Amino acid sequence: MALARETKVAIDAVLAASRLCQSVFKALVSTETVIKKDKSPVTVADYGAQAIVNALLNRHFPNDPIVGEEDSKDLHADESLRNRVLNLVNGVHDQPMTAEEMTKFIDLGSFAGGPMGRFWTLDPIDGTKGFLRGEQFAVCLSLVVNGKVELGVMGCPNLPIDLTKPEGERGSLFFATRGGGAFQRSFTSEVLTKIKTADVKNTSETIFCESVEAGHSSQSEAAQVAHRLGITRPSIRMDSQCKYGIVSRGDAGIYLRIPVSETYEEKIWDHAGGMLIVEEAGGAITDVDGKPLDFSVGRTLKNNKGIVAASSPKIHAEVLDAVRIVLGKSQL
Ligand SMILES: Nc1ncnc2c1ncn2[C@@H]1O[C@H](COP(=O)(O)O)[C@@H](OP(=O)(O)O)[C@H]1O
Ligand SMILES: [Mg+2]
Ligand SMILES: [Mg+2]
Ligand SMILES: [Mg+2]
Repeated sequence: MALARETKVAIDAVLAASRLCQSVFKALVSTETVIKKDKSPVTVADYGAQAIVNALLNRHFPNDPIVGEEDSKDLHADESLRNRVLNLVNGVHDQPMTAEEMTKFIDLGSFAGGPMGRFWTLDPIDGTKGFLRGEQFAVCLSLVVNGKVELGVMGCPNLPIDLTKPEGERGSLFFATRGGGAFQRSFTSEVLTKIKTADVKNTSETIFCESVEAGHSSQSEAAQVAHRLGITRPSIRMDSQCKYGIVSRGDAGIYLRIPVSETYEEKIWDHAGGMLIVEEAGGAITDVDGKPLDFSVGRTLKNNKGIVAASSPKIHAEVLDAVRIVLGKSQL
């Protein structure tokens, strides 16, 4: 299998970080939340998860740069926060590290990205707001080679293995390699299930998903798109890249992310893994202009606006037409 060693290391890292997040949630109190400049809540779990994943990547692939969401700036100014994160990390990592080593591991994530060579991209907790609410979040790690996503791994600790059995086992891990298909496994068993998107014949029979956060994706425009497609069932509102997971395994047929802000640039770590998993499961994905997502231009998807993902190329084309009409980008 291509990228077999990378896949194993990435899965182990994502599982370790996911477990760290789960243990933090149990102990999480509101005082553990730091407000970053961009006002998104960052928790000790974000830092701890990035430290663990980067330490493991650095051990196995010391030459690979990393594009990670977090940096250690706030930790330098707050010794008590730093010590809480350090205790967490040393509680799960096999080799104890010092505070200095830990902040260095976190800051390995400062790579600028770009078109050449290979690098990892990490979102230690995607869906921070979902995490804080005790809902969905994901630990997302992908490998980008010469501007193309080649491996994506996504750990979704709170996502039921079977969405129709919300009280059943939780903890879904998804991964895909380019050309190698998409798979799901639980957190507790290594048994792999090959996944594929839903066989949607007509858009009206499917269900779409979108962010919980109205500030991240326009819910009113998504509702207009759904109406044009004849969709009557309410959307699944879910935080994080778990949305890509549920499209990949057929729980939903469409994922819409319609820009609210003209200036916001989507981050590569918010989409790299999810995109590859959806494509390898049989789906299709572009931005709202129908352009492929471009991971070769740095830490953001600055050449793209929003996201349209669907269960198949045919359904994707229909959804994209509806999106373009609703956004005034094409004539009726
Ligand atoms: N104005 C905006 N538009 C779109 N996405 C945004 C946004 N502000 C923040 N985000 C991103 O939305 C991600 C969560 O996705 P979703 O809305 O699908 O749950 C956040 O990831 P983090 O939680 O890792 O910071 C953040 O990067
Ligand atoms: Mg964030
Ligand atoms: Mg994110
Ligand atoms: Mg994040």
